Amino acid sequence: MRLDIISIFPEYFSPLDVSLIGKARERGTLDVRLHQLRDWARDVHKTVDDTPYGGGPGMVMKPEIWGAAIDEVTEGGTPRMIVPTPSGRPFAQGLAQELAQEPWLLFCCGRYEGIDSRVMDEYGTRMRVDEVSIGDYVLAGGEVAVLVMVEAIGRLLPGVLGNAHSAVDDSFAPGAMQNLLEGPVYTKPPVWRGREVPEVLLSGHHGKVARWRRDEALRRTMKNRPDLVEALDASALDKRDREL
Ligand SMILES: N#Cc1c(-c2ccc3cc[nH]c3c2)n[nH]c1N
Repeated sequence: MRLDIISIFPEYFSPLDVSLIGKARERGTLDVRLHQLRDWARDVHKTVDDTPYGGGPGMVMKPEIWGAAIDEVTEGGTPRMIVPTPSGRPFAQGLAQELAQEPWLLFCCGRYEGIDSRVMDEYGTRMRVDEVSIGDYVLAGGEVAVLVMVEAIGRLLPGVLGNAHSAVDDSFAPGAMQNLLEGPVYTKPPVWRGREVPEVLLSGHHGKVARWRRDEALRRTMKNRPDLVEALDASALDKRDREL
């Protein structure tokens, strides 16, 4: 997968040099290309923003600069364009899985009050453009959102997680635990500061362990995300689950 990221703060993406994503880049599974938007600004001050039409606070990112950058970065190809914005469609595991199937993604990181809307209109005639939000809070720009999305997408690519863990076990992956939050996890020592690991986990009884983990996942989901429990298909919950 090729990932192009256009930003006025490409330094934000140094975390993509390390850990899972960094190794995927070394192996060639991920081809991440960073671009400094100001390189396409023609004035001496490398200006990328201007005052908003209609008035109001802040500044808006200029369409000409974005157009010159996107034209050059996408020359000869048609990536799927992702624009982080607080007003976008929610980014969740399903969208991560969908985007992990794409051969080429272009992330456009806005700053200030955002990117002139004509940019998304223009490129929406040539490629799929998704305006996406990573949550109901306001950031100062799109870079952190792209870091979140790249990690969520990158870990789903073949070979990135390795054999020790599979995305199949993810909280929101299809299957018996779909849409349930992760339950509690434990490792050695069996007793720490007088606190014991739940006995079932030491039993070696895989069926009981699986049941306990599902019960705990359901309990945590009911406590922290009752909305997810309501969305669970009724048939997916047997009578005992309902009584938890
Ligand atoms: N995704 C996302 C965002 C943002 C965001 C994205 C881009 C810009 C550009 C200027 N300000 C921004 C905020 N805030 N909160 C989210 N969930």
